[in-house]
Amino acid sequence: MAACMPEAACPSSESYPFPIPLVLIFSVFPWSFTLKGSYTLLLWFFAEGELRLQVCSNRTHILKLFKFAFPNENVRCLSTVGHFGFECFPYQLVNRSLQRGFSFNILCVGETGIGKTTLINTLFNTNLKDSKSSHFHSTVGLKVKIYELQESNVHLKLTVVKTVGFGDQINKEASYLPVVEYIDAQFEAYLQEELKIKRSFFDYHDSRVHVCLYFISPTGHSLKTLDLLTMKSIDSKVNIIPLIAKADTISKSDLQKFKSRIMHELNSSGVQLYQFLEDDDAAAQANTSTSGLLPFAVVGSMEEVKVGKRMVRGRHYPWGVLQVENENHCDFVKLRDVLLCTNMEDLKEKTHSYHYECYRYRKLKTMGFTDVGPDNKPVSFQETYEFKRQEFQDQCQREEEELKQKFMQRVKEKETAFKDAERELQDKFEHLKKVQQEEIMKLEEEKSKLEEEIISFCKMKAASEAPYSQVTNMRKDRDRKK
Ligand SMILES: Nc1nc2c(ncn2[C@@H]2O[C@H](COP(=O)(O)OP(=O)(O)OP(=O)(O)O)[C@@H](O)[C@H]2O)c(=O)[nH]1
Repeated sequence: MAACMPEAACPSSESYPFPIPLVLIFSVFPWSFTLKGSYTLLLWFFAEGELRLQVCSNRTHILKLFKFAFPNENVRCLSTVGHFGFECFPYQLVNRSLQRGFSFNILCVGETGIGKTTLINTLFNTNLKDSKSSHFHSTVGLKVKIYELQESNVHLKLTVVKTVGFGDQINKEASYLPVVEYIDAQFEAYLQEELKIKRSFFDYHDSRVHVCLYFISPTGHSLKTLDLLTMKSIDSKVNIIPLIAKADTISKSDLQKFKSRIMHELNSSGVQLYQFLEDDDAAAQANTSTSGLLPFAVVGSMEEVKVGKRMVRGRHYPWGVLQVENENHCDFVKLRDVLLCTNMEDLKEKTHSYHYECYRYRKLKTMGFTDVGPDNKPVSFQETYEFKRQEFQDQCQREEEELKQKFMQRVKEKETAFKDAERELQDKFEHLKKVQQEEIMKLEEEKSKLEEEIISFCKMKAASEAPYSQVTNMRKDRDRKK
């Protein structure tokens, strides 16, 4: 490859300083189809007593050299672009990316009905089917939809996450929490995959949020507390691009004031927004004209409206047509350019190398992992693991001991309680037994008293019945004699 010569340096057949019969070996490589129809001719020849190599990649020159071999050749001559050597690397990347396809994850945060779905549809020029949300959710939720899109031969796996019921509750204090939790959960899933022994990143669906489009209500006043709170809580976790939704509802002068008020509030609250690329020339040029536009005033619409002889995407009003793709009407085109044309890869890169790194750092630190020990010497992962394992085992042992002691203590307490209860029961039993015996004795006494009374009663009865029976007997005798 080092012998390759740029096309301009390839000599014509007339200027070759050697006679053709001196050619010893020649090779013609038909790699041509990938190299825009060019051939490469390697000529090995003797000149001035040494073997030399001459490379010619210009097809016209080759054909001139071998006129005798191709007398009637009437071919279209194309000059080569000349992608040889390691300058071909970017093409490999392009081909691989085209084969694999792209993925992009967008989080849309904004109130119900603020125009999230319409804007995403307009951005990707596709009607991404989605149902409308209700205003009566008791808590904030998130709706995740994955779409497979294709434009020319570029495939895109688009994940759109939208808030549901955001700002609809009376108490909005915790409304931002589900958003924070969702972003963290995606980082956590990626970290878990990274920590696995058998990782499968090839077909892993990386759901980490690459950009958060924050939809601000077009009030014309200022930011709401919920907006500031939410942006402040997620600005270290995701790239935030603020948008003024439904910007067609604000007049041009009000819009400018509204924009500067929002930026002032965000700056004074220390909210970190996504910083557009500045080190790539083309992107930097696109981005410089963009930074002054923040927050982008956007309008979404999937409606085709006739303007003159053209059909344009816009919103039809009694006073005229608002053209979504007209930069004098709104910042939609700017947003689309920075989001999809210039900064998409950077958004993904920042997500991975900054936001995810921060999450990973924080997480591993809370788990006790560190790069350097207290003596400022590097600590290996293995050492930390061993240390943590030992610490964990010690803790387990300590807890086991504590549990055992607690158990013994409770057993003792229960035993004493049972013994006390038993004693109490025994005392009660003895007392009841005594009471019962006394009762029995009392009853026995009463019984004997009653028996005595019965006996005396019977005696009295017999005594009282004796004269009456004598009279009755005498009467019976008299009756018999008669
Ligand atoms: N004036 C104006 N109306 C818009 C704009 N974008 C969307 N709308 C309208 O606002 C309404 C709600 O739009 P959606 O895109 O469904 O809003 P959303 O935020 O996705 O709603 P949910 O998902 O239900 O929370 C629809 O009637 C849209 O036509 C805009 O830029 N300007």
